[in-house]
Amino acid sequence: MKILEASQLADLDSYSCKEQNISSWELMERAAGLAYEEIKTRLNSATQQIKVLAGPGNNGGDGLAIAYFLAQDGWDVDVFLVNFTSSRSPDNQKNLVRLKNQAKSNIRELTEDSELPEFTSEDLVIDAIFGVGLNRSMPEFVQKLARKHNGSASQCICIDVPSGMYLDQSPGEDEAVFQSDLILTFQTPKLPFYLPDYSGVVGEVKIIDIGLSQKRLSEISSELNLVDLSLAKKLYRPRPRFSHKGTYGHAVLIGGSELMLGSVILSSKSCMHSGVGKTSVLMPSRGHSALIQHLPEAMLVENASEDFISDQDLGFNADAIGIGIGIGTSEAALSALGAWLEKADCPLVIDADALNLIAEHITLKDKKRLRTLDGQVPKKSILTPHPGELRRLVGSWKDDFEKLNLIKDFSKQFDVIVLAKDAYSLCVYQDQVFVNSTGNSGMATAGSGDVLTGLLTGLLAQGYSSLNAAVLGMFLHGLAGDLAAEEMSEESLTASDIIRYFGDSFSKLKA
Ligand SMILES: NC(=O)C1=CN([C@@H]2O[C@H](COP(=O)(O)OP(=O)(O)OC[C@H]3O[C@@H](n4cnc5c(N)ncnc54)[C@H](O)[C@@H]3O)[C@@H](O)[C@H]2O)[C@H](O)CC1
Ligand SMILES: [K+]
Repeated sequence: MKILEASQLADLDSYSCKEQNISSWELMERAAGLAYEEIKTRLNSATQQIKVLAGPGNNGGDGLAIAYFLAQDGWDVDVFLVNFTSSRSPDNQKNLVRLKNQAKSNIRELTEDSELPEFTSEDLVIDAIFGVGLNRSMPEFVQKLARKHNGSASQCICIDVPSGMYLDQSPGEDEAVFQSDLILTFQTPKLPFYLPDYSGVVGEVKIIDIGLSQKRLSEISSELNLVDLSLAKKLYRPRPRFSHKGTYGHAVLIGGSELMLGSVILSSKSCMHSGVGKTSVLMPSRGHSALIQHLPEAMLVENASEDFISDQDLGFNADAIGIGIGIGTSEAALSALGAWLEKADCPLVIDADALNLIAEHITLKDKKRLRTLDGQVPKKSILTPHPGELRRLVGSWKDDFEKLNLIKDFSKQFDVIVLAKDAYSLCVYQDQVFVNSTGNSGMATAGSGDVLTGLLTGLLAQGYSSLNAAVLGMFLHGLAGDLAAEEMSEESLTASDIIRYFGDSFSKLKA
């Protein structure tokens, strides 16, 4: 699903009005009507107090229409006109006149000189002060209102976006944003819903299809996408009936060190469950018998060292290699990693300590091998850093938007795909950004990343392009975690459980 910027949304709005031969007011009426239908299902008792906060723009226009529908259906509504300017958008003005003529709700004006209303646990607040038009700090009294609301026990439904949220920047340290329980957003998801900087204000998100032009939507080029089931289905390649294990590639997992042998076993198991033809494992030899016990389907590559990975020749051509899981940061691991980066002639999935070693040696100019990623890591490899590893790779950022730009620059500089793991992971290739919609906090558990690496390596080996493997793998991994958590709760979820739900996860792609 495309994620659009404010200017693209405005273009889509006006195009849709022309295409459907409707006025902007009729579109607003449709959007507000659909939002009202959703709000109605959430109203819990006749005694609920509804407070609509309406700004003077089109977001406020939505709010005034919703207030009208609520009052029409007999709900008790207090409307606060948040008047930080004396002008009003024409559609807002039209809705205000209609609301006044209806004479069923209490309408009060709020300006910077007004006493601000109280909010109690009985209140349902509908926030329609600013939508996607916010382009500078909210006026001080509106911020005070937001802080007062956020400090109360009232419920809040935000229309389109929480007021105070920007689509293209994080809020300043002192800037208030309305905390939402529910966001009813129109037509397309908005990027900040998925970024940690806004995590404190984003509740449940419901995307309302308001019937904007599908033709225009498909024409608008968007480098930002939310990865949902329909996008994942497009990436998935069904298996041909006439096929054999050679059809699905040979993956190699290289990982483990003296005390971290389980990680590579987990990763290999995940790879084997990804649909791959064969999985070979290069790991410290003290782990060999454990691997065969846990995963008899895997094949072992001889390894000279008991405790560290080596650069032992494979003796066959690998279709994809996953490297780094549990290797540690010893000299032995560094030297083996350097050798693998140099000799691998297939794309790699690079994770964990391999990322730390790379990050460390990007800047150490005197070291020969890992001096820089450029020309060393095969192009189109997938790097899967968690936030700490990411910081080591790309440097620090002041907010999520700067982080995104740093990742894009890094991806362009080294021609690699960066899958930045987070609550909503971001998969970035050059200027293209894919935001994952699956996953849950139960997956913040040891081994979860190892499972992802195995899955991505398996998909790569099957012939998915690097970007498609990364995007599809990210989605499937999160979906398996969601399905597992549904059955067993987020708390008790382990990384092995995620693998057990790969099957159900793949089935969703075929449904
Ligand atoms: N996307 C859709 O399909 C539809 C969206 N609708 C709603 O319209 C708003 C966007 O409305 P817009 O009038 O463009 O912007 P806002 O209401 O968010 O803001 C009003 C106005 O205020 C000015 N402004 C911006 N920042 C500040 C500031 N800090 N202080 C003072 N003034 C400010 C700026 O000029 C804005 O234009 C969208 O979110 C939806 O809710 C339609 O109803 C239907 C279709
Ligand atoms: K709003």
